Amino acid sequence: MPTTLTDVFRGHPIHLPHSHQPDFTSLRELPDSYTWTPKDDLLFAAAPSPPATGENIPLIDLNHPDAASQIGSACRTWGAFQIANHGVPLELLQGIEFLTGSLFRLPVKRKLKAARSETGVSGYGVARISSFFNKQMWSEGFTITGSPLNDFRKLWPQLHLNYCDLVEEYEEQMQKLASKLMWLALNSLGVSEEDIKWASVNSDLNWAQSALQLNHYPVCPEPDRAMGLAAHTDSTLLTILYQNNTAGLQLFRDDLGWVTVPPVPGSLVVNVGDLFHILSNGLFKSVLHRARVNQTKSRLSVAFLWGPLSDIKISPVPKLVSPVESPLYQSVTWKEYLRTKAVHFNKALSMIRNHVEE
Ligand SMILES: C=C1C[C@]23C[C@@]1(O)CC[C@H]2[C@@]12CCC[C@@](C)(C(=O)O1)[C@H]2[C@@H]3C(=O)O
Ligand SMILES: O=C(O)CCC(=O)C(=O)O
Ligand SMILES: [Fe+2]
Repeated sequence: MPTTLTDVFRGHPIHLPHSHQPDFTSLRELPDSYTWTPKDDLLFAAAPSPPATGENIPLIDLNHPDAASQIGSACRTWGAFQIANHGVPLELLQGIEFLTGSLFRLPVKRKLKAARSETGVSGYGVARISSFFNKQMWSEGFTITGSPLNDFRKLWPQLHLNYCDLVEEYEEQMQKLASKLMWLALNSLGVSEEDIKWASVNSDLNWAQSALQLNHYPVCPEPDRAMGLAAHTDSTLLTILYQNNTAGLQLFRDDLGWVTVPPVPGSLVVNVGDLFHILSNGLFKSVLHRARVNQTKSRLSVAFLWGPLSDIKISPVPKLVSPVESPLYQSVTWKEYLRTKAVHFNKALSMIRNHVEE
């Protein structure tokens, strides 16, 4: 039987201090354990991009006849873009935002009833990447893989069925959109369905799987010294992020520093993950990103993390490999890659990189 994301960390427990999750609303000062300096994260204080550069992540209209080449170009230069006219109903986006807000407004004691276990993927807790840092992040999260029924029943004894339907509908819409975006990006490189057999469009997407990550960044007394979610890349093919109307997401560009992604109501942020970087033989950039917090408005985000079934081998598309452009990466399944990432974190990509003899 093919393994799913639920099994990924079974043999690989990650020790996370969920039970120390504070009641953020009660903290008037930033505790020491939440105070970040460049020692805790080399890029913590890297220069923010000056607004005067005018360089901004592209906002792409999916109805534009040139959308494929705009997406391809954004994947190469930014590893990310925003999309408008994506076809996901506004009520569904509002619905998922409402669900996320209601979840995080529950008392800590209730949320901990659905706490993520050390060997599990789903449930409430601190960010999985917390184990790589000495300092705590100013956020809380809830991860959904498979059916959220059991967890939702513990959180909302009355309303859980409605919320399960909402998540199912959201995942269905995101899955269709993610596949459309992947093919638009690949088409821009001249790659078509014949080139990637496992990812056929006409397969009801039965080769793909996903996780939904709900994030909450509470109002913070000293935002400049705190970190919402530390710099990381996603392990996915693509991630589609809904953010509420509060800024906080930042992308790193070597030439610009940290660039804030402004919230555009109704639009979605898309970012290239490590597996798409591998598939494109390094042409698409797996973008380093993080979330900052602020003093006046709490922030919510919902990340749809999308990739292939755990046992599908991902390797650079042969068409993008030539005697000059040899395959940059070894082939890897999502499951193998998540395990490599669970050990080596931001060095995972370099661990599977082929070293070409000069
Ligand atoms: C499918 C997954 C991707 C993810 C690990 C996970 O098993 C479920 C949560 C995902 C997430 C969300 C926040 C950032 C991230 C790096 C993390 O720690 O958990 C990603 C993981 C990833 O993309 O590698
Ligand atoms: O909250 C955000 O803007 C970023 C979230 C994120 O990067 C993630 O969940 O992987
Ligand atoms: Fe992310």
